[in-house]
Amino acid sequence: MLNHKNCYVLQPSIIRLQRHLPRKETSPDESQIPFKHRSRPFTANFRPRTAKAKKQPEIVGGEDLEKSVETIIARRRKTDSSTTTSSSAFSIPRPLPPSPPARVTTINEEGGDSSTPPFSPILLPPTTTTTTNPEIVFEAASREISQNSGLSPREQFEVMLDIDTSGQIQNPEAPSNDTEADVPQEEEKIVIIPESEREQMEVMLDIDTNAQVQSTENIPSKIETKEELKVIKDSIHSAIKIITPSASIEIHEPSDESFVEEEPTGISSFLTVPSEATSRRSSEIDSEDGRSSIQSRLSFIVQAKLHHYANDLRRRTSQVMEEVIQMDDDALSDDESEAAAAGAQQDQQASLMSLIGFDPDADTQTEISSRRQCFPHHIDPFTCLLPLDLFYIVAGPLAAFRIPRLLKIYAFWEFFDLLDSSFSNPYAIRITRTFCYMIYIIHCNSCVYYMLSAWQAFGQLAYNYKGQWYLNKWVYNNQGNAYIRCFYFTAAVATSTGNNPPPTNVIEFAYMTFSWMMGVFVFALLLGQIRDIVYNANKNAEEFRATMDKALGECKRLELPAHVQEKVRAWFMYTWEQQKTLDESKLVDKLPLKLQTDLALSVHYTTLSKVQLFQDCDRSLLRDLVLKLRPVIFLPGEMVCNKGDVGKEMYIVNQGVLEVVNDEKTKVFATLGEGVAFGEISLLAIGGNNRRTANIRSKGYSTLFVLSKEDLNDVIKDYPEAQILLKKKAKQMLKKDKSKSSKSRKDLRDDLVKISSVSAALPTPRMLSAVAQLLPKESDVAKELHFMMNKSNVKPQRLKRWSTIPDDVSDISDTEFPKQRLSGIHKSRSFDLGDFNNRKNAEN
Ligand SMILES: Nc1ncnc2c1ncn2[C@@H]1O[C@@H]2COP(=O)(O)O[C@H]2[C@H]1O
Repeated sequence: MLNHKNCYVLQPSIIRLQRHLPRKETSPDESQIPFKHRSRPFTANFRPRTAKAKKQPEIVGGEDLEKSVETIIARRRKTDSSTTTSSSAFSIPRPLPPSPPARVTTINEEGGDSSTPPFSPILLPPTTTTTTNPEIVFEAASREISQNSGLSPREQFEVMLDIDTSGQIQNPEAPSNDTEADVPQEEEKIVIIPESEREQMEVMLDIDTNAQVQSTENIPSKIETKEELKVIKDSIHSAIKIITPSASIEIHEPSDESFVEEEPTGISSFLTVPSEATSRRSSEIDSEDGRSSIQSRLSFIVQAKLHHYANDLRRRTSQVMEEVIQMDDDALSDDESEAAAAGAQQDQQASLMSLIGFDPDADTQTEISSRRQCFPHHIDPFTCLLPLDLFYIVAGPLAAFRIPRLLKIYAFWEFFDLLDSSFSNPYAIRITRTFCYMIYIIHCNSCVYYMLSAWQAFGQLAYNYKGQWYLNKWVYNNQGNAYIRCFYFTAAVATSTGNNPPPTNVIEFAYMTFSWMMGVFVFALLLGQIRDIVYNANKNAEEFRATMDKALGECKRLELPAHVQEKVRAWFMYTWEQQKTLDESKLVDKLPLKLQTDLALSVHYTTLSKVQLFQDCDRSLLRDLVLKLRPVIFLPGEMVCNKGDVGKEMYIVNQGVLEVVNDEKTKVFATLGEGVAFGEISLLAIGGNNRRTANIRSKGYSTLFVLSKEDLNDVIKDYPEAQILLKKKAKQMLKKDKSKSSKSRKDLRDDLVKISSVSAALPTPRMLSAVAQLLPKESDVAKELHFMMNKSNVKPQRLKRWSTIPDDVSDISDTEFPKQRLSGIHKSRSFDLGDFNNRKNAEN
């Protein structure tokens, strides 16, 4: 912060010298004059130490100065020996034994001129003196300078005094002295320094305190934040520490309230100099208490300096703040450019997320955007409603006071935009808006007509035409409702309907011409717009009807069966009902791909999210897939796929119900509802088979999404995990189906066993029972018959006729079934007869 380039050093010798110099009597008036404006007999042109080596222009002769130096040394010796303080105008002062040598360093502000005081005087901490007797040092130094330095006598003199007299001599106010006799005078001039201690201090610090004080009065600084105050305060404290511990500066911290006050707090309001310091004048400077006087002067100077310092700090702080803000803006713009790249994605994500219900802020965002739509964001709506009407009281009713209401035109447009996007049929809204334009134009024109009529006199103006006097019928005759009459007149003129009264003068002719032109161009445009809107409203329906008629006409021409023609008609009707267009994809193919995806996702996501096959798949896979889906409509009873066909597509049920039926289409094995995917088994060739494994039929009208094999492969090739997952799921489904079907086979086998099981309790043939009854009971045959008949009444015994069929039979359609059955029956019968013979033999 500090510029050390212009570092001026004032050696302690000069300070000590000044202390012992006689003071010049200063007139009281002069002490009031700002120092820089006073005649300054001594301007200590302190130069950097490096400048000492530089050869200065010799103005005083070398030998003269040599003598002067010798004189000074001699006088000094003399003074020392007599141990008295010299009272002459010029004397070498004794160094102050007790006071530690101090070094005054003045740092100039960069670019500062002579009128501008140096930036900040900083007294460096006292340095320790290594030599105990300064006189010896002084003499040794003098000798050394005169013998070995090689400097001219004048320069030697300057070095001893540690000043640069060249500036002094160049001073136009100081008379130049070139002669030997003048040397002492010159010396005297050199040592004539400002009389007051204040001025001495000023010289020492190379500043002008009066100027400083004046400059501090002009400090326009404001402390606006507490942080700013803290920075300044800390800087001041550190500066005070550097300058002098004894400088009494009070820093009053403003209360917190001062920051909220409207009156800005200036630096000077909290940085105050003790009152005694400020009140003291030059008369007090000569007080005996020199130390305290110097301190107070120092405080004064320091205060002034600190004001300057604080001001500068503030300036720099605000600069830094501006830079930071600029940097923030830059960073923001960078971020914006980065965000722009991801913008589409962001927007898309937002909309996508909101559509699929993952974005909790979606509702809020929609609300905000709709609010923005309601109110024009660039015009404060309250500006339009400024109560300028109150000026009517003063100036009477003037239309000009209502002009701000025109600003509400944005609200009009945005209102209609909102309606346009809200209504399913926006055509009516658009027509209304166009109609509003027309009415507004007529309204404005009727106002002009009224003004012209009022200006010419309402229907009272008579005019002479070809020597005859007529009453002006063009102007409004001031009868009836003025607004309605004028509006009617204007509307009639603009649309050229009605019998318009002829204009009678130039103004009226101009008005009529303008109105007709407006009618021709503006109204023609507006009416044309309405025609377009109406045409577009029916355009889709007309196109659709034309296509359907064409298709049905072709069917008739080809003499297709009636039921086929009916199917075609039904398809057209259902498609129109569902989509209001023949080709949905046509509506969106002009949109960017991302937007298309968004749209498709928003429409189909509900269905897709239900598809079990895609349940655990990557979300981006769904995004890719969704664009490949094609909606297809199936009519009631229509077959979607047949068993054994080659599978080229898979389907997702969007709407409707489908059935898995047997080959005869008589039995329904399963029904498939919304969100069910099918046809993947053959598509993914699960089990190495690309044939359909079932017949699928549409129960009623149904809408399916079709995904071709190429599209699916195209998408999942980028998602190997999904590929594995899909196959796994399809296999699981197939396995489940197999297990289901094997269970049903087992049931079927049981049924068959049940059906084919032959009971031993065969019903006794009627003939046999009749014979048994006719035969005498005691006869053997009768007994045998009765035995047989009673046996049939016991619990039926199941024959193990199916024992030849293995339990794990997989094929129930056994062709040997009838043979086995017969042999089984035969076997069981033979068994029964054998048993009978054995028992008969035993009885015998
Ligand atoms: N019992 C069933 N329940 C549900 N879907 C089935 C059943 N059997 C077959 N499918 C599906 O019907 C589809 C017919 O074609 P795919 O063989 O390609 O894939 C088949 C399965 O997705």
